[in-house]
Amino acid sequence: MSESEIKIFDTTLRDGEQSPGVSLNIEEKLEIAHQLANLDVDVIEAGFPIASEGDFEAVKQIAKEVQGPVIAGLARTTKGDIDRAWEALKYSDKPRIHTFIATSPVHMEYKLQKSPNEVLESVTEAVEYAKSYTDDVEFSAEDAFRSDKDFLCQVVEKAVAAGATTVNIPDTVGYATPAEFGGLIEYICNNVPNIEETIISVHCHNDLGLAVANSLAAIEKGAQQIECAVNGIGERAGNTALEEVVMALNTRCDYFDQTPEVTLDQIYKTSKLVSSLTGMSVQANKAIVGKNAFAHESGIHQDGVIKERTTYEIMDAKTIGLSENQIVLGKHSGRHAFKERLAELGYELEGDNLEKAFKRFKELADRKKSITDRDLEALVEDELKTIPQVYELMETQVTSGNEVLPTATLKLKFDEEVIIDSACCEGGPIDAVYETINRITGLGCELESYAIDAITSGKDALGEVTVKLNYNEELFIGRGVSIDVIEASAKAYLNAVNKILYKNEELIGDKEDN
Ligand SMILES: CC(=O)SCCNC(=O)CCNC(=O)[C@H](O)C(C)(C)COP(=O)(O)OP(=O)(O)OC[C@H]1O[C@@H](n2cnc3c(N)ncnc32)[C@H](O)[C@@H]1OP(=O)(O)O
Ligand SMILES: CC(C)C(=O)C(=O)O
Ligand SMILES: [Mg+2]
Repeated sequence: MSESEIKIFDTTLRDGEQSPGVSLNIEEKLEIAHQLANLDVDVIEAGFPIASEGDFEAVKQIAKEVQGPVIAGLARTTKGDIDRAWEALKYSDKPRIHTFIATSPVHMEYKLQKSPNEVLESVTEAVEYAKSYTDDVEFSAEDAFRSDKDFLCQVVEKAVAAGATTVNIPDTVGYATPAEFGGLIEYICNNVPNIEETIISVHCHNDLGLAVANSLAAIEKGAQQIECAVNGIGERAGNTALEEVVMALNTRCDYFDQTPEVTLDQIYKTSKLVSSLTGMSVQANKAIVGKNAFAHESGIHQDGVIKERTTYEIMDAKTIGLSENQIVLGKHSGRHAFKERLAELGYELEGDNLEKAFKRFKELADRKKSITDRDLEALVEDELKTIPQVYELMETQVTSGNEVLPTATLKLKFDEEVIIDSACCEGGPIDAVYETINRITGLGCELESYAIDAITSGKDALGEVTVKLNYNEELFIGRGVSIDVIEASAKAYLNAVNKILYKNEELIGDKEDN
């Protein structure tokens, strides 16, 4: 089999739209169909024309407008369905009628209420009837995997004899395991005498999470077309995910030796479009197109990827149309990634400054889920301050409540000394903090203004407090950043106090003498 023989049959607009809760209008379907053509899929199953006026119109418009791929429409084995499908498809220069009937005992007996012989007859009739409209006819044996193998082989043989150019073997309810499904395809190849005259297709559902694995197993045993949907959407747990099966065949072409001719760098864009128009969001850890698929959070991985991408990436994010992989800074990150991100933001930190900033980053990351660039800037700007940290905040503890007099206890570092003190204040917990700092420093400064700003978003946003202190009729501005408002307030006040001490060095000596 040559490299181009794996066909990608996209059913996002038909089976994908069968996802509970999804309904696309004609414009949305057209937009997706154009994008699927950009992706270069071989077949677009545009809908089920008998299902509704809207579905009919969408298939018709897609058949008229979308060039490149074959345009398919689904039809039961009834003449009415096939006529309606053709009415919509006839505008395409590559139309395919896709007709189907179930072949498993349970479907034939209870749903169709037809005998196996009646089903066999309708296969021949429907395929021949569809052939009267177009050369390109696909036949599907719905619930093929749960069908009797030998009966299934008879059905396939009849479909091929009637002119089906593609015969599809669905695992309609996602019941197969890979070895079994591959085995079924092998069995069909070995037991249907005219099988060489058609293309074998597979259509796997994901009820046990095995749709992609089953499709790949089928490819190994002779299937040449995979039916799939973008983001794996579809009936119940969905269909084979297009992006997964395509990237598996592509990334492991050393193993499969066959790759579909899909324009890989359109994958991400297509996934985004489908998720936004269907409203079905993609889970973060979804293979290929999930938000985390090319993101690294742990320090050892980040270090590896920075030094050589392939240490932890088997695919390049650019291949699927993403601009780059992502180094996500969080509590598992290390110095290499931290330093690299700071450099990207324009901060060249080395030695002690880097160590201090890294320590603060880890403290912040322990308390905050994700660290944004703005968090880093705030953190580093604070760290780069040239004002000596005469007083450094070590710990804060505050009690407050409607029946309690607000009380603050602070532990500060002054030179090598650790000072603990507390104060209470009716004005509130922040006033109590400031009163405590005044008691420790002995500076008679007054708070002129206090402002707080959330500088990053979300529940765990960093707060930035700015204070103005009046000392001997001179104003000193202090800034403090933390996820904790009390801590940010204490830091801001101490920052202004340190500025006062920087300007009035003699006060430090006085304090040491005491
Ligand atoms: C595995 C799959 O994904 S198959 C595709 C599933 N997709 C859909 O069903 C979406 C679109 N479907 C629809 O809009 C509607 O079901 C329609 C328009 C197709 C049919 O609607 P209704 O005529 O009201 O029938 P309803 O859906 O209730 O029942 C299905 C009928 O089709 C019959 N049927 C089911 N599959 C086939 C088939 N492949 N060939 C012939 N008849 C079939 C059923 O036995 C049942 O017949 P009955 O009315 O004689 O009992
Ligand atoms: C109509 C067929 C191909 C189908 O969707 C299925 O069997 O799952
Ligand atoms: Mg299906």
